[in-house]
Amino acid sequence: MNMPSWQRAVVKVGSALIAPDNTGTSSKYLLAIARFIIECRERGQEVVLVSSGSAAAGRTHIAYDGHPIPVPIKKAMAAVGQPDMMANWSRFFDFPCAQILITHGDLRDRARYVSVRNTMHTLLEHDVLPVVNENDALATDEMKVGDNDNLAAMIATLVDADALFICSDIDGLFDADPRVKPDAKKMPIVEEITEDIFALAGGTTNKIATGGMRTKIEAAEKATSHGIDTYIVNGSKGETFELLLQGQNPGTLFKRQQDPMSNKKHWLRHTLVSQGEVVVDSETADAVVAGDALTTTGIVDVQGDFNRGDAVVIRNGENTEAVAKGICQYSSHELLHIKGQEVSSIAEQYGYSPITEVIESNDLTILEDE
Ligand SMILES: Nc1ncnc2c1ncn2[C@@H]1O[C@H](COP(=O)(O)OP(=O)(O)O)[C@@H](O)[C@H]1O
Ligand SMILES: N[C@@H](CCC(=O)OP(=O)(O)O)C(=O)O
Repeated sequence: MNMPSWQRAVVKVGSALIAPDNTGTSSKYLLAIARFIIECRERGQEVVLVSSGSAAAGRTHIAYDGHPIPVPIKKAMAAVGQPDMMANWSRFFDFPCAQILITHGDLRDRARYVSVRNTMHTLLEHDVLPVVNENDALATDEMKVGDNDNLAAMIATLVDADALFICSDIDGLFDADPRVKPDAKKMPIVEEITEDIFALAGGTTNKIATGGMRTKIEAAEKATSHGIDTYIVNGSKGETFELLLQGQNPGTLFKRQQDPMSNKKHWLRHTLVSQGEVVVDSETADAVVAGDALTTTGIVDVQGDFNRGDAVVIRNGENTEAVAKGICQYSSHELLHIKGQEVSSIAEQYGYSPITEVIESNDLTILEDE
């Protein structure tokens, strides 16, 4: 089957391909992937690499045989293995590679997100290959993405890619985990990502990998909703990249949605983590869904403890549906005082004119199918 053409792609490479024998980094599979990247660049296409493997590479320096690996040990492995992983890639290329280490904390803060975005665009303009990984050595549970499949989808959105290639050690998405059910069948195309598709995914059997198939489907959901065709391909087979270069689909293609979200709406929906809830009446919920900003009058309750500038979910108090998510201009404490009131009465009571909009329409994304 011929695949859609693309101009800018993110290529994600999992730990199993970087350190296949559990003895540090290896060129075994990377050579074919590196050739693919070089050939794409020669054709004028742009590539960003999201590479796992720092912890897998670090295992040769920090010995630990138990499972699961304790978090401080895994972080130390990642810190010592990251330069090995970078060196293992850069030896294949005549052009420079840039290391970008990032956490979810960098992506959910709009100013830092825009800053990383500008850096990535500048690197691409200068023909540098960005090599991205999560900053595992310092990421805490609260600030990490947690797996590089989702990270790759966030990066694909950030750089406005039109394709995402997730290179793993399996031929694509099967109707069951083929390592558990050997007669499982590969699905060449997924038109729409539904709960049934998620139900096919199992975890990973690789001790140093993170996500398994579920995080790859989550990544595909994020990317396709931004208009990015997403592939899961087997990076351990040289023919995979020959087929990709011939414009054929060697794995599973998750087709991009036809009406993609804008970059900011996508960021609001898929990157920002909600810190609380603003409960509104039905009329206000309908108005927000129709595109209005959220004002104080329709707010009936405030839940959670959030600051100005945090993301919150707007919930319809009558049918309990989450209708939208957005950036709140008030803290939860302030909102508890002014909820349900007209702006003019707030001005009278408190002696100042408050910001009229609690959440601006430009800072809102609708959650119609959640
Ligand atoms: N439905 C499925 N189809 C294909 N692979 C699956 C499925 N469910 C679980 N898996 C497992 O997911 C693994 C790939 O995920 P993972 O080990 O995290 O790889 P990576 O290191 O490339 O991210 C496969 O080796 C396979 O055992
Ligand atoms: N950031 C981690 C990899 C996390 C991850 O998602 O791993 P994998 O499932 O192999 O893609 C590392 O470099 O070790």
